[in-house]
This record gives sequence, C-alpha cells and structure tokens, in this order.
Amino acid sequence: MLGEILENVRERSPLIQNITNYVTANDCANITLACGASPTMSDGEEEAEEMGRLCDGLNINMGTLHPRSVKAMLLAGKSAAGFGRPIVLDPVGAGASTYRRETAEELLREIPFTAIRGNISEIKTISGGRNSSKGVDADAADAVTEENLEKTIALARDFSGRTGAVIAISGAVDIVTDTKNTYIIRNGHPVMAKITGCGCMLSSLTAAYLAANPDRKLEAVAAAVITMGLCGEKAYEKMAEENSGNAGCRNHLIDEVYKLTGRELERGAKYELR
Ligand SMILES: Nc1ncnc2c1ncn2[C@@H]1O[C@H](COP(=O)(O)OP(=O)(O)OP(=O)(O)O)[C@@H](O)[C@H]1O
Ligand SMILES: Cc1ncsc1CCO
Ligand SMILES: [Mg+2]
Repeated sequence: MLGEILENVRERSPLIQNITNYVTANDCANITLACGASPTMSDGEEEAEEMGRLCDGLNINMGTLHPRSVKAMLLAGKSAAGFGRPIVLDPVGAGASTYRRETAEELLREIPFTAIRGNISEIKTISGGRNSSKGVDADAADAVTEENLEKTIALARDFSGRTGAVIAISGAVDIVTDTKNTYIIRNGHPVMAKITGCGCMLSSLTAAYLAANPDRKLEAVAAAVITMGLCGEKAYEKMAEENSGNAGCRNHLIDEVYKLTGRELERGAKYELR
C-alpha cells in the first residue's frame, strides 16, 4: 500500500512547482526527479498564476522570504487551489521573525493547504501563535520525546482540524496526522539534522507523492516521510563506509531515493498507525 504510493509517483510523473528558498532549491529539484516526479522552481510573480494551473502539485517554502516571493506564493497558491491541486506549506523558521510569522498567518488564511510539513518548533509556532525558534532548525527544548508524544499528537490533530491539512512534524520521531489517524514514524538518522535541506527536500517529496495520490492524502504524506527517513538511514551507511561528511551523505540521500523501490519502502518502514 505504501509502496504503491511511490510506484504511482513513478508512473504518473507529476509536475511539481516549488516556490522555495535559494539555499536548498537545487536539492529539492533533484530529489523531485529522484522520486520520479518533475520539478519546476520558478518563483516569479509574473508567471505564478499560470504555473499554478500547469502544475500537478505546489510546494511553498518560506526559507528565504521576500515580498516578491510572497506575492508569487499567494498567486500560485490561489491558482493551484482553483484547479484542485495539492498544496504543501513548509513554514521554515516561522518563529524566527515577525515577518515570517505574519507571512505564515497570511498564507494559512489565503490558501487551503493539503499538507503542512515543518519541524516541531515551526509547527508549534504556526499552530499556537508562539513566537520563538532557533533560526530554521528545531529548538532542542521543543524535541518530541516519548514523554510528550501524546501531547504533540493532540496538538497536530487539533491543527489539522483547524486547517483541513494533513500535518507532518519531522524530527527524531515523525508524526503525520489528520484529525483521526496518526502515523508515528521512527525511520531516519540524526545525521539528517546536519544536512541543510532534509526538511525542504521532504516537503518537495510530499507534494510529489500527494499529486500522484490525490485520494490517499494521509498515506501519501506518510509514505513521503518514510521515504526520506529510510533513505537517510541508507545514506548514513554509505557515508560511514566512505568515511565522508555531510555533503557526501546529502548526495547518497538523493541517490537512495532514486533507487528506492515500493517493495523496499514497505520492508524498511518503521511506523505505528493509530
Ligand atoms: N535526530 C533525528 N533522527 C532521525 N531522523 C531525523 C532526525 N532529525 C531529523 N531527522 C529526519 O530529517 C528529515 C528532516 O527533518 P527536520 O526536522 O530536520 O527538518 P527541518 O528542520 O525542516 O530541516 P531543514 O529546514 O534543514 O530542511 C526528516 O525526514 C526527519 O525524520
Ligand atoms: C539554512 C536556511 N536558511 C534559510 S532556508 C535554509 C534551508 C533550511 O531550511
Ligand atoms: Mg525546514
């Protein structure tokens, strides 16, 4: 079932529009290709509306915000929504500045997101109006632990109810939930927090998986999160064999997504569904 979701991406090869940051844009484009989809990274407001129509899915990432990109996000988001395309929000560093927090609020007001994917600090900020963060990375004090797992699931389910979106919280433990069902995912490796853009790449994957599986939203987001975690584990093994660093690991990560089969995804998945 989860494997079928990846196979559908390869079969249907959806076009994914990414309005994203300049730090990790190239990695997002390559991981989109690696999973079998096709990326476009254009962020000009002049073509945003047309791109929103042309694409099969849209990923909006707040990593390096400025007024022109925000205009493009709003235009593309409204256009994509009008054509029923799935739209993902990655609220990068939402708590780091007033501009980011207010932009996240505006995007949430104006665009009906299909999924919202962020680290725990970002999701806490945009779900509760809290105003703190450690830049674009999760604050260690927010980490999801076995002790606060239930509370975190409740927060994510409540946020899903208020937005209508599937909520994905990434970290050592990943939570993917709608209002009723929750995947608790334990794939991944700590080295992933040392590669900038693992979260950004995951959001691009999420848009691709959703676009190819529009009727299985929760499963599609969970399959994307498991793909990223599992390929992170495989990439770490290669990194350790080679004694390379985080840049080598980043390349292996993209390669592992390229090579992953549906069957391997199912075999390697470590999750509990509640
Ligand atoms: N300590 C960890 N153990 C296992 N997997 C992890 C760990 N930290 C992050 N990951 C994995 O890394 C990926 C990205 O999650 P993370 O929460 O670091 O995103 P992020 O903060 O948005 O990243 P970025 O903004 O750099 O793109 C997810 O697949 C997650 O499961
Ligand atoms: C480091 C960084 N700064 C803005 S976006 C980005 C990539 C990770 O989110
Ligand atoms: Mg991020």
